[in-house]
Amino acid sequence: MQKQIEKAEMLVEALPYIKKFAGKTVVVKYGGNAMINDEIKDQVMKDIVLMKYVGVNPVIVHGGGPAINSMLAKIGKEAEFKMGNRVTDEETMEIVEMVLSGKVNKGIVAGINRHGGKAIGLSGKDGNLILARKKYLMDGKEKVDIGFVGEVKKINASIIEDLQKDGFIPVISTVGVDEDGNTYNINADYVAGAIAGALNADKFLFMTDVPGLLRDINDPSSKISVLKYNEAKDLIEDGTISGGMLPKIDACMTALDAGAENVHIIDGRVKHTILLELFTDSGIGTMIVKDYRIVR
Ligand SMILES: Nc1ncnc2c1ncn2[C@@H]1O[C@H](COP(=O)(O)OP(=O)(O)O)[C@@H](O)[C@H]1O
Ligand SMILES: CC(=O)N[C@@H](CCC(=O)OP(=O)(O)O)C(=O)O
Repeated sequence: MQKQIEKAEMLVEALPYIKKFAGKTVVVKYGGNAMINDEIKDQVMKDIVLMKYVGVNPVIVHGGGPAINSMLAKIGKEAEFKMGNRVTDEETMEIVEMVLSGKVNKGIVAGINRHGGKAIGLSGKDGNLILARKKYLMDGKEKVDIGFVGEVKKINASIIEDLQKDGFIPVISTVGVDEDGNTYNINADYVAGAIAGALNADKFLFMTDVPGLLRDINDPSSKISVLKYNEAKDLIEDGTISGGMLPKIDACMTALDAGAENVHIIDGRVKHTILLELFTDSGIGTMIVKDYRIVR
C-alpha cells in the first residue's frame, strides 16, 4: 500500500508542471543517435503519448543519420560529410528519402500509435510543409556545392497547427522540396529550429547522445547548465562546440530569435528524459537562453 501511495504522490507532485504545459506546444528534435537503443526508444514513444494525454501538444522532428549511413553501407557507398552536412548526390538523396520519410518516420509513427497516440507522419513534401532551397557551403569566399542539400526557406506551419487541432501528433522527416518540386536533404537540427520558431513553441527539446553541452567532450561532468548567446560565440570560436553540436546551437538560436521559448539540449539515452525535463524540477541537460544576439 505504502508504495502505491508514494506513486500517487509522485503524480500529484507533477501537477503544477502539467498545468504549466497544458495546451502548450513542445517541439522535440529526436536525433538519430538517440534512437539506437530499442528499449529507450519505446519509452520515448510512451512519454510522447503521455504528454499528449495530459494536454501538451508535442511535435516530433526526427533525424536518422546513423540509419542512412547503414543503408549506404549496404549498397557499398561511403558516407561523406562537409561541415556537418552530408554530401548528397542523386543516389544518396534517394536513400535519404527512403530511410527518413519511410523507415524512420513510419517507425516512430507506429511506435506512438502502438501506445495509444494518434501520430501522423509527414515529410517536408506533404503540403509543402518544408519549402527549401539549395544550400551551398562557404569555404572562405568560395562556394562549395554539396549536391542535393537544402536549407529551409519557409515552414508552412498551418499544416502542423491543423493536425494539432485534430488531436494528432505530427512526426516530421526533414526532406524538403522547392517550388519546382526538387527534393532536398536538410540537417534535422535546422528544420527542428525553424519549426520551433514558426510555431512559437513554448519548449524546444533536442534529444541527443550527450548529457548536454559539455565544456570538455570527454568529461560528462563538465556539462554547461545554462548557455547564453555571447558565451556560445566564444565556445564556437575556441572549438568547444564542434561537429554535430554546431547545427544544434545554431538551431537553438534560430528558434529563440523566431519566438520559441525554453530551449534545451537533453540526453536521449536517459530513461524518460522528456518527462524529467517537463514535469519535474530536476535541471537536466543544457538550457540555451537569449541575452543578446551573436554577430558572426
Ligand atoms: N561541446 C560539446 N558538447 C557535447 N557534444 C558535442 C560538443 N561538441 C561536439 N559534440 C558532438 O555532438 C554530438 C551530437 O550531435 P550529433 O552526432 O549530430 O547527434 P544527433 O544524431 O543527436 O543529431 C555529440 O555526440 C558530440 O560528439
Ligand atoms: C544535410 C544532412 O546532413 N542531412 C542529414 C539529415 C538527417 C539528420 O540530420 O539526422 P540526425 O539528426 O540523426 O543527425 C543526413 O543526411 O544525415
